[in-house]
Amino acid sequence: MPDDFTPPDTALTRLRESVPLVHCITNYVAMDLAANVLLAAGGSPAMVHAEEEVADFAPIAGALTINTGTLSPPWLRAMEAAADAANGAGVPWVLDPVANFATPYRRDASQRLLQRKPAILRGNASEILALAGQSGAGKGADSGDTVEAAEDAARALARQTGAVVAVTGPVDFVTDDTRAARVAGGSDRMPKVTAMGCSQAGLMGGFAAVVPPLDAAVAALVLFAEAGTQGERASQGPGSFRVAFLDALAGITPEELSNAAHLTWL
Ligand SMILES: Nc1ncnc2c1ncn2[C@@H]1O[C@H](COP(=O)(O)OP(=O)(O)OP(=O)(O)O)[C@@H](O)[C@H]1O
Ligand SMILES: Cc1ncsc1CCO
Ligand SMILES: [Mg+2]
Repeated sequence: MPDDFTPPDTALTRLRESVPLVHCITNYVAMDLAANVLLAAGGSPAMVHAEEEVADFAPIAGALTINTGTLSPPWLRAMEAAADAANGAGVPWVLDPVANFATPYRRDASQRLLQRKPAILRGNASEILALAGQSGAGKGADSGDTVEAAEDAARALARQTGAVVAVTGPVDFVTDDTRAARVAGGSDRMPKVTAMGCSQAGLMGGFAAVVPPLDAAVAALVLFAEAGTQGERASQGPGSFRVAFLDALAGITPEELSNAAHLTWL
């Protein structure tokens, strides 16, 4: 573990003590789950995307999260304005470039946002490969590539942009270029529930409001791994898993996180 790293159990305690306001610009599919994930874990979400108000809202939040899932020109203008306002106010922000490999419009939009220097970049393997300029086998919002195949791309993106880069999948990979870790656990029901990744980006925002970016990304990955593991035990399929996952997020104690063996430093 790096010397100055805030472990996930401490990060969770801080999240629940401060209940940070998280400004979320996310897609129509994810809004409900992303808000409920933040509430269950210990944050205060606000879904605010009008271009007329985002620049006033981002500076009063503890963090901003931007997800391009249901992108259109007014949304993209709002995302750019919000990121600029967050940067101006020293508010950390998270980028989730959904399906950026699918169309030139999404590819260009994701690059424009990435140039605005997010503190954390989170995506599935196909999205991270595409951001690094490589072609993969993604299908719409779903990844078609392994996490291992995107690790070099993640390291290169971290080096080039200064962002902490998280690649999610059965075993997640996260790096700030100098440090790297893997997070195992969770459930194979997670990719069967839409917007789990989008919601995780929201949660990374919650943690980024209370701990540094690498520590925040790791805490969100570890909390998802543990809640997924517990949620699988208490569910019968994707529908009951979604409910059990939220219950687990709310019920997990810092002690349970410190005892869970999901995190391996490389
Ligand atoms: N097969 C799996 N086993 C365990 N955990 C998984 C599996 N697939 C995904 N996850 C977990 O699900 C969460 C979301 O990751 P995923 O890669 O599915 O995001 P995504 O493709 O961006 O999702 P979406 O776009 O639907 O929001 C992460 O915490 C990841 O670890
Ligand atoms: C299914 C879907 N389509 C656009 S965004 C989204 C949510 C998962 O990324
Ligand atoms: Mg996604």
